[in-house]
Amino acid sequence: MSFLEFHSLEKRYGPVAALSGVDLAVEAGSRTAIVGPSGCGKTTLLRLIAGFEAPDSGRIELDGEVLAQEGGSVPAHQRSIGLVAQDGALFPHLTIADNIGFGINRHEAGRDARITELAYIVGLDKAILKRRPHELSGGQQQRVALARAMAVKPRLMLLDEPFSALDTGLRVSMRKAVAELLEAAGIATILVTHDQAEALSFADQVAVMRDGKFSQVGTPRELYLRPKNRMVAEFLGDAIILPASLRDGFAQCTLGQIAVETREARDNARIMLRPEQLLLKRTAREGMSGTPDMLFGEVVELEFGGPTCMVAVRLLNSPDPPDAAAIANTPLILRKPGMDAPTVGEIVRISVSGKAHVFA
Ligand SMILES: Nc1ncnc2c1ncn2[C@@H]1O[C@H](COP(=O)(O)OP(=O)(O)OP(=O)(O)O)[C@@H](O)[C@H]1O
Repeated sequence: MSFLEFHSLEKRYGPVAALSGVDLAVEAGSRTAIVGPSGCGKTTLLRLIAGFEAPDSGRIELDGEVLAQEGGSVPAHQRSIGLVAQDGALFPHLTIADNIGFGINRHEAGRDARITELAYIVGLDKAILKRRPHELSGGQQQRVALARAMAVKPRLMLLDEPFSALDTGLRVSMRKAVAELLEAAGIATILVTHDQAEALSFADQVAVMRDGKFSQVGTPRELYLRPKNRMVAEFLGDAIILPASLRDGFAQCTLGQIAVETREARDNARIMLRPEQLLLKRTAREGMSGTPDMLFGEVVELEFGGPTCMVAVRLLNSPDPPDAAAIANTPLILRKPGMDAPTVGEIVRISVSGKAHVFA
């Protein structure tokens, strides 16, 4: 039995099925990210785990204790679950010290020392404990919210897009700091986010949600490299999806023969490559003649983005001519390091590294 389990959770709001049959297992001390488009049910799921709402049907168990099932539910304040919301949701009229200590009994011995310790743990200077939330930066407010959630010694931490209001640099460093902090404290965590890169880098387990259900649950690597379907593939990053026929461990497609993990034989298959698997080598136009088994393209668009550029490449030849016309009209979209990105009009030789993933 896992630390946290949901079984067939369902929740409706009038005609809207916010959750329609959700199952998940979360191991003790692990980090799970739930990712999915707006309105797919992520926040609803967190609210059910926290105990702010009850499921219509299904069961939630934490550490062997049933928190919710038909006919009864443990109240939120008795669950020992911490929640950090998107905007931090601090109490504006309370000092930072009282925000952090909100869940600690006023008369408890050592309360002040515990507040100072929590501030230290989340990397806040104790000089700010006397201030009020509006006197803090967004990043500091999020740290206060985290310290407040940790004050109740939670068994489980729920993070609802807690980094989304922060700018990119701070977001990455906060995410790393929070992951390390919760790991050191051995607290299992569920992070809800829109951001696929955040989900992949934060979690040991990622669940992709759509229309109130999980489309796929697995390790970040599994989901990124072996997505179950196109939706999961495209939600987690850029994907090049091509028709192919499979034989003897290879896929024959517009890009030539590409190794795949399966030895099954099948026509009308679909394969997926991540754009970073396509390697580009600049070449002269004359270099294309007399090399029919090599693949060439022309750079038709370049979007400079600093460290990484978007490069659109139109195929100029293909070992699989029937598809070539179609793909020539839809350039391959790749991301390449900005420093040596080719320019528009340049000819490149394209090769593929690694294996393609085959959709079932
Ligand atoms: N209290 C409510 N009353 C009515 N409908 C609701 C309520 N809460 C959520 N919903 C609906 O349930 C569905 C799931 O909402 P939820 O907030 O869980 O999505 P989400 O994935 O968290 O979205 P976002 O990423 O935009 O926050 C949506 O269609 C939403 O409109």
